[in-house]
Amino acid sequence: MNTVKTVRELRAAVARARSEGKRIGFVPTMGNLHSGHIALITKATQRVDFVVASIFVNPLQFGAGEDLDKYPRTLAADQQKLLEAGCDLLFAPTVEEMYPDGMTGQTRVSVPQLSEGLCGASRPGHFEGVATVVSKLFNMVQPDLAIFGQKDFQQLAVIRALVHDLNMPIQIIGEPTVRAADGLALSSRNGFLSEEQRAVAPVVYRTLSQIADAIKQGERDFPALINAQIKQLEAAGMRPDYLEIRHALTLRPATAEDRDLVILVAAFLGTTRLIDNLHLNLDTPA
Ligand SMILES: Nc1ncnc2c1ncn2[C@@H]1O[C@H](COP(=O)(O)OP(=O)(O)OP(=O)(O)O)[C@@H](O)[C@H]1O
Ligand SMILES: CC(C)(CO)[C@@H](O)C(=O)[O-]
Ligand code: BAL
Repeated sequence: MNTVKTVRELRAAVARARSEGKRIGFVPTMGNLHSGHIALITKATQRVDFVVASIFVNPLQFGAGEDLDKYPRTLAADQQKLLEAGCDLLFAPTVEEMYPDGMTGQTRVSVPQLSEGLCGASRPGHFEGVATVVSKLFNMVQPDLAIFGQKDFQQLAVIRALVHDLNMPIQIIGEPTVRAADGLALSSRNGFLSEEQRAVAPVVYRTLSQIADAIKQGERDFPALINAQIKQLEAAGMRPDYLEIRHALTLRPATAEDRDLVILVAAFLGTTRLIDNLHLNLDTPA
């Protein structure tokens, strides 16, 4: 597996693969890779002939006071994992390579409606930063398909919308969330948790599962359900940012009549913000 750091080298390597008739798949990441990321690479190797991954901690999607500076950077270990997973090319640019003229005057891509609320409400500008960098990366790599995790459910919806609205000929694939045995969604930010916090963290997925079970059993008083579960998160020592039931396709607040639902949560454990979600389609047999 080759690692390239410039757009020029990236384009040359992808052009070589294209000239050999290969289909290109792309997995963008921020690095510090775990089994959730590797599942996306494995999926890509099954679908295309040439897999490109990127590692770039994108300053444009971090707000003031967020964890940009302390976000884990583990390039050597990541390269080894990508190699073992069958990745063909890693693009690991610097901030200067991605934003040579700085970020202030950078053209932005914004996806209205889907970017509002949930993580968009607590992280203003976050999805504009994500949509902008993903658009730039898509233009650099020009893949046939790109793979994202369903763990970042709102992000996946935003990216599907931007590809549709900007007529990008890229198939977007969403892959299921990879979890630890106790249910905690794998995330690079789990590494920030102390041993005691790590023991508490599975309450996030338990909360989602209990809400889903109650809905499956016919509960439709969503506000009451949410309020009870927020109390449970708080009792466990978490500080909930949001816990909501939304329509899975539009992300508008769910009504009692909706059948395709997603329960989404973001909650702080100390200073670490964890997100998770559970997709519940009442018309699909369990
Ligand atoms: N547990 C997981 N299962 C499946 N996909 C995942 C998982 N965690 C992250 N991904 C996906 O990997 C891609 C890169 O995500 P990212 O590098 O931000 O990892 P992360 O572990 O989610 O980090 P963070 O701590 O920032 O949430 C995204 O498409 C994301 O949805
Ligand atoms: C898609 C992404 C790589 C854009 O920086 C990031 O938001 C992530 O890792 O989910
Ligand atoms: N996985 C989402 C990237 C972020 O939290 O900035």
